[in-house]
Amino acid sequence: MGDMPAFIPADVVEKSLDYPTLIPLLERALINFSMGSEGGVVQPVRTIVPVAKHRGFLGVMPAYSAVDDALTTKVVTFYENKLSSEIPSHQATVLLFDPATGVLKAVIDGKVITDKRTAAVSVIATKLLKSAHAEVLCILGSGAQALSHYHAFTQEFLFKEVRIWSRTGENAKRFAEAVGGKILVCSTPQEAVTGADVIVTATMSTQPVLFGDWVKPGAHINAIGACRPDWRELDDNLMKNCVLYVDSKEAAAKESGDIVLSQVEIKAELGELLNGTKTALPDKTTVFKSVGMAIEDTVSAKLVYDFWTMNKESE
Ligand SMILES: NC(=O)c1ccc[n+]([C@@H]2O[C@H](COP(=O)([O-])OP(=O)(O)OC[C@H]3O[C@@H](n4cnc5c(N)ncnc54)[C@H](O)[C@@H]3O)[C@@H](O)[C@H]2O)c1
Ligand SMILES: O=C(O)[C@@H]1CCCCN1
Repeated sequence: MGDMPAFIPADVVEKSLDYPTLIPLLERALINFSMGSEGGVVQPVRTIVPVAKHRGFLGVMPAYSAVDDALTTKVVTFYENKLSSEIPSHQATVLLFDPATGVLKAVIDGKVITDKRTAAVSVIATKLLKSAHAEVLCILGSGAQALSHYHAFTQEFLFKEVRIWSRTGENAKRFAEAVGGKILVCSTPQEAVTGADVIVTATMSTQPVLFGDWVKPGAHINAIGACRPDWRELDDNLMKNCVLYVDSKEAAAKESGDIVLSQVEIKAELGELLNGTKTALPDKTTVFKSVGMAIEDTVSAKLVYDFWTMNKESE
């Protein structure tokens, strides 16, 4: 019998993932992914099992990166109706295997990985697609993704103003108090969005929360929610008047209601912008529609495992 797999909890994951390390790693993973078989990434579109009785979903997200020689699968659940405020709407575990033998090496908390790698990929998109003079950041939503995006964006960019709107005003106020930074709490999404240069939509909404009429021409939007083919965060007006970028064309065309229902053409994957085969158009109104990719979890989990291996004596 070999060694038991390591169990790596959320607090260790938190310590091992910082944005300056994560961002270049994810840029490389996005490039490798968009290079097809040449990039050495094997990543099928995830399997989603609806748990209709409880308005929940189970997702299974496997990937292998030949360049990193890393093999993982994330198992993620997400629930529309939270029965308890103590239980997050999204919960995840990443299993990391030894690619040479198939042995399970580690069971890693996947919640922090999901929160941080998603925000890091939005930073990558924003660096490529925001206008040169972007000053105002607006976040719609006040949950886990809103929080990781707030931290990543305020670390990686210098915005003059940060605004937040949340469906429940109290939650937006709590968010602002918790982060402690200078942040303007808005009472309507339109107020929050008007004049914003960079917008993050990070809600569990199934109907549009962001309307093209409100959006400043040339703004960049990171659309993080609406990961089911019949869910929306952005209206048709916005979708039809933007230049649209995604993480994975194949997954976005299957999973994103904003794309499936508006039938808007995808301009490019982030990996194609990063490797120079397609051009970013930062002067246009741009949307990065993020659905989330397993390979992002793979490279993040490897970083966590390497950190854990180096520090395990002191943990
Ligand atoms: N693209 C990715 O890689 C990726 C990764 C993880 C999560 N997500 C998605 O991001 C979104 C946010 O996830 P989270 O972990 O922050 O969830 P969360 O439950 O922590 O937060 C959800 C937020 O959405 C708000 N909300 C819920 N219903 C709403 C509605 N009808 N209108 C407006 N706001 C509403 C809630 O008040 C809360 O502020 C979800 O759709 C999730 O599936 C995407
Ligand atoms: O990429 C992810 O991890 C998430 C899982 C839940 C649905 C949205 N995307």
